[in-house]
Amino acid sequence: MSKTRVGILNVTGYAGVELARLLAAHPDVELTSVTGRSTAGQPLGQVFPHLSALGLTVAAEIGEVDLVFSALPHRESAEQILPLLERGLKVIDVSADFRLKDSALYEEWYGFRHPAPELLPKAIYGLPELNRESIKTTNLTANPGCYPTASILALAPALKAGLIDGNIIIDAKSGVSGAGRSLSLKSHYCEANEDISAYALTAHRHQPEIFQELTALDAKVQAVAFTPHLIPMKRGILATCYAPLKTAVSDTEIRGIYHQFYEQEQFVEVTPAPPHTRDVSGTNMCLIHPVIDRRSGLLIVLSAIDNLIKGAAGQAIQNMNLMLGLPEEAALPKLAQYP
Ligand SMILES: NC(=O)C1=CN([C@@H]2O[C@H](COP(=O)(O)OP(=O)(O)OC[C@H]3O[C@@H](n4cnc5c(N)ncnc54)[C@H](OP(=O)(O)O)[C@@H]3O)[C@@H](O)[C@H]2O)C=CC1
Ligand SMILES: CC(=O)N[C@@H](CCC(=O)OP(=O)(O)O)C(=O)O
Repeated sequence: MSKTRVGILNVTGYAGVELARLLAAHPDVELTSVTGRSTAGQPLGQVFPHLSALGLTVAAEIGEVDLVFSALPHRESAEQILPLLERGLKVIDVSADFRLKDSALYEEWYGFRHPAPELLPKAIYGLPELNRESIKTTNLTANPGCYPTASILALAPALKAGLIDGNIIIDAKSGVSGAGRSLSLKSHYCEANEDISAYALTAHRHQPEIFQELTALDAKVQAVAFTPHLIPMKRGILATCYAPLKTAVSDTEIRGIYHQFYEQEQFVEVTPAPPHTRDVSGTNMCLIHPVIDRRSGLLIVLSAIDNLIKGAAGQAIQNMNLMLGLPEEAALPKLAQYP
């Protein structure tokens, strides 16, 4: 049987190059076309020597494929995806362009009018643990943001169980690859190394995305305060989420609720000890550790992912596997290297 042909728009970013690496080991699909802007025309192996065995050349436009991943920056992504959807291709957008359901909210946070607002309610938010059945039948999956993936998975079991009453606080830290591969002062070695800083205070575009998905789990969610931090490591996100409890719950009860919620999941593990980002590095896992702080009455949940895998390329492949009816775990690493 011939393999499904897949392509990557913008293979030269961090999400794109990780997609290519993981897809190269996929038993049921073949990566046949990759695009790039400044590298168009060059052998892929010249841009990324570790991918030379794929024998691909970076093209300016995507070739004949059945499914496309877009790892373009937002705005550019929607513009390049629309004609591909019209051609009948299945699309997984790793950018933020199809995540928000409300076009006015999109315009407010992304600063321009969405080119296809009618598609926003139809695109499926690609968090398999919550939307698996809808992902299986869609042609357009909006791959979640990295911080939202860690945060939503951390809070979903408690919200679904109706345990939370009050404002939620998410304090999250990301490695520098989250800022992308394009050069910027923020990710300059001398600026980022030996430093930790909060950014986009009260104004990060993942806040409305997280709020949208948390209210879908529990319509009574009040407000979400989200503060991201940049820390000097290459990859990984640790989200520490604080939520006030409606009524007292014990540590044993909360662990039971979380274990039950995720017991069928291959890529979410409720851990007996607080997870480190190194425990998920290079894997598609999300490790979650809930505890009750009896003094404050807060539920505290730690959640660790690799921003480039479960937060981007790996989750996109998990979504592809569902959209193509393939084993959900195909080509997705579960165990991190240690140390
Ligand atoms: N990094 C992460 O952890 C995550 C990223 N995402 C999303 O995935 C997408 C890709 O992110 P990431 O891999 O970090 O991106 P990068 O910043 O690493 O991408 C850099 C590459 O993008 C190309 N590029 C930049 N602007 C354009 C443009 N307007 N048109 C075409 N190519 C362009 C550059 O090409 P050139 O060489 O020509 O300059 C460069 O090769 C983004 O939408 C991002 O928001 C989602 C979740 C996590
Ligand atoms: C450390 C860092 O800068 N992280 C990025 C993560 C954004 C991202 O990649 O997600 P989107 O797909 O939603 O753009 C940021 O805060 O903008």
